[in-house]
This record gives sequence, structure tokens and C-alpha cells, in this order.
Amino acid sequence: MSALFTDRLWRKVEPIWNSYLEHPFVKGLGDGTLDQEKFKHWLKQDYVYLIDYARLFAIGSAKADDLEKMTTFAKLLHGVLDVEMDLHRKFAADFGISKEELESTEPSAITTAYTSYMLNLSQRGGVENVVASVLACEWSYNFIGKSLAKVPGALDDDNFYSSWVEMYSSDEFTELAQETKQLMNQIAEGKPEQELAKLEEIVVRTSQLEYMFWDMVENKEDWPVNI
Ligand SMILES: Cc1ncc(C[n+]2csc(CCO)c2C)c(N)n1
Repeated sequence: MSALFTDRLWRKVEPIWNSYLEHPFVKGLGDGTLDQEKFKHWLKQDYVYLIDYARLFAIGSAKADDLEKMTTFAKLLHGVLDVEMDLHRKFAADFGISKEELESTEPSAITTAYTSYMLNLSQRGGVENVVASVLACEWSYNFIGKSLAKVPGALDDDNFYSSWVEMYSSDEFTELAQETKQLMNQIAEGKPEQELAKLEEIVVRTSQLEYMFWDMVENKEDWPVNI
């Protein structure tokens, strides 16, 4: 049996993802010390990020060549719109931020760069580009969630961000990440090295964009870009 493509990807992204765990924003979620103004910035930017991210799954569903993959994308689409974005809406309600305000957030330059990169590749390529584009986001948040869940007190009620940690480390999200990894492995099987290298590049670049997203929210950058 050949080695799994996601094992090869893991070796590439592991150092980048480990650096997320050292990032002050991520650390602050685990120990509860994160400035709530910074968190509000994440909520808003992430909400508009997720709207475009959801479109990626719709593209994946349209490009899928069998019902099984079509169904997986549809499940992932539901996961973003009704589960993950609901966490954002609940946190926003606690802050007195309305759904309308969340939705009308102007994307920062990094948010636009990140979503545009994924949408561009997904529209240009086949279903393999869609899966490679969404993989790091899903898998890395699950990686962060599971790592933070091990921080003493991270899941306790007195950590304001415990529901964040709980959600991204949950069995449900672990399963979603697992399904996407399986999809990636299925699609990669039998592909020539030249194509695998292109998919690997997408996963590495999106991992770097994830880091920039953490930096953007930490620094509350909100300068937009019009493209
Ligand atoms: C910048 C950014 N990157 C990744 C995620 C996490 N994420 C995006 S979609 C998905 C799976 C299904 O909802 C997960 C876990 C996020 N929220 N924001």
C-alpha cells in the first residue's frame, strides 16, 4: 500500500502549524487572556471569511464527479453555514453585535487575499484544487483545538473562550477534518508527482495565509483592499 498523501503534507506543514501554537492570539484563546477587542476582530473577519469559504464547498459539490464526493461537500457546506457560523453568531450576540453587523464587515486585505487565493484556484482547477484549498483551514483549526484542549483550564467555564476550544476540538469537527483528509487521499491516489507537488503547494500556501490571518487579528488590522 502506498503512503498516505496527507502524511507527506503533514511533514511539510507541521513546523508552520506548530508556530500557530506559539502565536499570542492562539495562546490567549487557550489560557483565556486574549483581549476581547481582538477576539471581536476575529469574529467579524472570520465571519466574512467563512461566507466565501462556504462557496468553496458549493464549487466542490458542483465539480464532484460522483455522488459520494458531492454529498461530502454538501455536508461540509452545512457544517460551515449552520454549525461553525452559529458559534460566531452566538459570541457576537453576547457582545451585542448583530448578525447584520457581522455580515457587513469589510474584509481586511489578508482576508481578501486568503479567500481570493482559494476561490481562484478552485474555480480554475478541478475538485482536487478545491480539496487542497480547504484542507489546511479545517485540519489546522482541529489541530489547534485539540492542542489547546490539553492546556490546563482551557475547557473550564471561567475561560471565556472555552466554547471556542470545545467546538474546534469536538468529535464533530475532528470527523469533518478526517473526512476532508480522506477525500484528499482518495483524490491524490495515482496522480503523478508533478500534480501532487502543485497540491502540496496549495496546502503550504494556505497554511502560511492562516498564520497571516492570526497576525491580522492579533494586530486588529482592518485596512481593506479593493480588487
Ligand atoms: C481563517 C480560518 N481558518 C480556518 C477556520 C476553520 N474552519 C473553516 S471551515 C471549517 C470546517 C467546517 O465548518 C473550519 C474548521 C476558520 N474558521 N477561519
